[in-house]
Amino acid sequence: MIQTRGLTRRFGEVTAVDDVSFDVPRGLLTGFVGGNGAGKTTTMRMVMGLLGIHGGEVLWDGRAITAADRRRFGYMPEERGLYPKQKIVDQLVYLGELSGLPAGRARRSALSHLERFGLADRAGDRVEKLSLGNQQRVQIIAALMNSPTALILDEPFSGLDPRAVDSMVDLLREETARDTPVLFSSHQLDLVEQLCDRLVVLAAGRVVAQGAVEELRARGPERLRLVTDRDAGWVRDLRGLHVVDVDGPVALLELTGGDGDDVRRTLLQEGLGRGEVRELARVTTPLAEIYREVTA
Ligand SMILES: Nc1ncnc2c1ncn2[C@@H]1O[C@H](COP(=O)(O)OP(=O)(O)OP(=O)(O)O)[C@@H](O)[C@H]1O
Repeated sequence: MIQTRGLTRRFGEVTAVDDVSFDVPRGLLTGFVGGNGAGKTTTMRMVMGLLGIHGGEVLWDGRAITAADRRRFGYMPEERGLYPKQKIVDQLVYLGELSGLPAGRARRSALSHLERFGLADRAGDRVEKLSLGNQQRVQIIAALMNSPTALILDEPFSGLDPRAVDSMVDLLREETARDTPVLFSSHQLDLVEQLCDRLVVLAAGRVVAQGAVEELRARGPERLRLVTDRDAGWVRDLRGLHVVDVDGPVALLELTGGDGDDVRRTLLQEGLGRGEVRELARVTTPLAEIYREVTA
């Protein structure tokens, strides 16, 4: 498990990362979300030892992390650092060797990953001949070359087409199934929602929420969807409810307090008193909504 404890980093007057503590457990996909400038990249760079730490520490399996531990990590930086003029396979072999693989194994690993990402026939091309999305795939392969013990991926999905997103998703799932801790940042909340076991939300350099997605959902109010056969505007007059939206016969509501059973019963009775109730069901709060609440 990777843990950060009180991680802090300043740039001049700005505290970009402020007392940040979170866990990236083994075998789980941890999503790292936050607006532009929230401090995700800075945090990841400190985890990887690429940026000096001004306060706090990074732990690996409960002890202070070492350079040797970090060499076994797979890291995909935000700035994609490939050499445009070099052949793709040579570049991957070089990066594999840098992370400690013998040349032969590095080549085999590069070729099998290129195959998997549909780039086997491009192995001999120069990087600059690839589209940006395909360069991104090569960058991902570079992070996976030496069977990493942990993965730290900065925006791995940006620029990928839907097929490449699927390959990436499969791959991350395989890595977590092998007990690898995976931390990845993303602005694509829909994807994070589908994928993540856990979430760390950063705002202005601080952790504002973390935990299992379900756990974060459970902290918010319960949401109900009511579908009737006529205009549902009358729900605005009921107590114990916040009306998120009414669109003709469909209302989206939040329980705001009191006895939830009572409120649901009243809602149903009031609805039936006016006509037909076609649906009254609990609905899941979208992650985007939770995100807005915790970062507000
Ligand atoms: N090398 C640097 N020098 C000065 N300020 C920096 C430097 N790197 C980051 N910052 C500042 O630190 C803050 C956090 O930036 P960071 O890149 O970590 O955020 P982020 O969450 O990764 O943002 P994004 O989602 O836009 O990539 C920002 O205010 C940024 O301007």
